[in-house]
Amino acid sequence: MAEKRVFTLSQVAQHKSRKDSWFVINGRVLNVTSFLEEHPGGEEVLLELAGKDASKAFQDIGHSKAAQSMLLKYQVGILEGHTVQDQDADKYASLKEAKKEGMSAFIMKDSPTHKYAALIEFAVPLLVAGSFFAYRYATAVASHM
Ligand code: HEM
Repeated sequence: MAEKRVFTLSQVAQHKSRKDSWFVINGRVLNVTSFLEEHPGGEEVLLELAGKDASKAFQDIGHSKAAQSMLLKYQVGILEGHTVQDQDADKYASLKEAKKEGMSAFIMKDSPTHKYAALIEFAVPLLVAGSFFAYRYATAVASHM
């Protein structure tokens, strides 16, 4: 399993270019090369720390939970002397599962709640338009009397 590969800090330090950028964050070794351009905080800040332990910088920014789970996506191993909790990886996997399930639940067509909602969405504008024309008709008839 990729998560189990152990690297030393000097091995990580060899991957510090734009084309090959590794980081250590909280004992995890990450290959973030493909994410450099997408990083909302810009690639420059990352490149300055490439090949290094960026745990403190990562922490100091106050990255969101989403950013923290992204770390797992880019993990290629762990730093020598560190143990990282495997349940984090499980959590990430179950997060992905939950997302998938959530999505399929969302597109489920025969959910009674969704049918009801669709009916209201259809009926309400029809009712409003109907009332408008009924009113127009009634006032037109009244003015011809
Ligand atoms: C290497 C793994 C990293 C990942 C996966 C990552 C991911 C992200 C993500 C998803 C955001 C958007 C905001 C959020 O969700 O918190 C963000 C923002 C940011 N990150 Fe990172 N980041 C990493 C490392 C770093 C490092 C080492 C620094 C420190 C220099 C840094 C500096 C910033 C800054 C300055 C922002 C912008 C914050 C803002 O505009 O409010 N990031 N990062």
